[in-house]
Amino acid sequence: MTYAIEPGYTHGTPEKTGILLVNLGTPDAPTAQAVRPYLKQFLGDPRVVEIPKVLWWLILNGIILNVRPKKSAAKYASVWLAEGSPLRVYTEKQAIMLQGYLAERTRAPFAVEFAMTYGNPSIPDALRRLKAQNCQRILVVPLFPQYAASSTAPVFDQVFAELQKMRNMPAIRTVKHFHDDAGYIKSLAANINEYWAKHGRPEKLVMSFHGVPQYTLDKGDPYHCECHKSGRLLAEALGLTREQYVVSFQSRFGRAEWIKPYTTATLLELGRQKTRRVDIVCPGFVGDCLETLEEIAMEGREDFQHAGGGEYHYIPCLNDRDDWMQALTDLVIDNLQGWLNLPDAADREKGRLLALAMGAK
Ligand SMILES: C=CC1=C(C)c2cc3[nH]c(cc4nc(cc5[nH]c(cc1n2)c(C)c5CCC(=O)O)C(CCC(=O)O)=C4C)c(C)c3C=C
Ligand SMILES: [Fe+2]
Ligand SMILES: [Fe+2]
Repeated sequence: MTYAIEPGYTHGTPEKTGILLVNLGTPDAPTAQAVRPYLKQFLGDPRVVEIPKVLWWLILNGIILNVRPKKSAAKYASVWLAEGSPLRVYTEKQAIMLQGYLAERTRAPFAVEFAMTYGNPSIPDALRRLKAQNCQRILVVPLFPQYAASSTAPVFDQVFAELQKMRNMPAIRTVKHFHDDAGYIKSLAANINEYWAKHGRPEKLVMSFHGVPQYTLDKGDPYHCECHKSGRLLAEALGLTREQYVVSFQSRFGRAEWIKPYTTATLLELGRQKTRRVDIVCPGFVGDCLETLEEIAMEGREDFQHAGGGEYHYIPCLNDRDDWMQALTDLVIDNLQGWLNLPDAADREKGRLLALAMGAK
């Protein structure tokens, strides 16, 4: 084993703290040729599909990678933005904004990079860029509020695998999850309340989270539990009764049983019950992507209305909302305590109250 040659260094180069924001991944273009290698990398990760290697290799290479890229590409094409894939566009915006908010709120030198677990920009490339900026301390923030062995863990797997190749390893901290973070819940609630102030309220709010196979829950993945906790906290923040909302799980892949209730089945049932209006929100995604813009905003509407439902409103994800970006900045600052002398949440609140008492706005 030879270890990577370190980027050039001169004594006195100031150190920066690196922040690595990571989302799931997306193809480079909405074409079958671009979707295929992305799906191959994604679905070839044993964290994502846990069936015996040889059997899965045959199914993936023999069937899935011959059929799915074309179908998925057509779906991607229906949501593609002028600047690229929505997931990449929003993640990049979040990284740029976080860099600005950190500069505004602290005097410490930061470098923020974003990466995708699958596809581009890759985690190894983003780590190289942070090292090139002399980041000796790196905070890794997977943009998944709820921890899952199939979304969060692969981020850490890749970061640690990259570290194993390094001669001069940076110190690493990780944010495991933020499913019950007060700022995250508050910005979700504000997003929904603002939507309702403009468009009125639904008979039922559907909170749709990405699904995972049932066997992962049986084997101890905390994901299902964390989704329900986020759902409950969000409902409390919105002042909803148990009858006014439902938590469901979308994006089932393959034939195995996934955690229930499925979003599709929930929307069909609400349609059959002639629900006058359903609003649907995806709190497990902090940026809009294929799974929200196509599967939920488009396919979900068809399912609900064909089954007899009335109005259907998709409420967008947090994307580049100011309150969410402030919440993410808080989360980062809180996770840097001890590395940097930054005011913690209690100090910040004291400072805010003091400023208020002194008549500041
Ligand atoms: C929010 C966290 C996510 C979990 C948990 C997750 C698990 C998971 N996903 C698949 C299969 C697919 N997911 C796909 C897209 C996709 N998944 C997430 C997030 C989670 N997935 C996001 C943000 C996206 C959108 C990507 C984008 O480019 O916008 C896809 C690809 C699209 C398609 O072909 O339908 C697949 C496939 C599994 C099997 C799984 C858990 C085992
Ligand atoms: Fe997924
Ligand atoms: Fe999907």
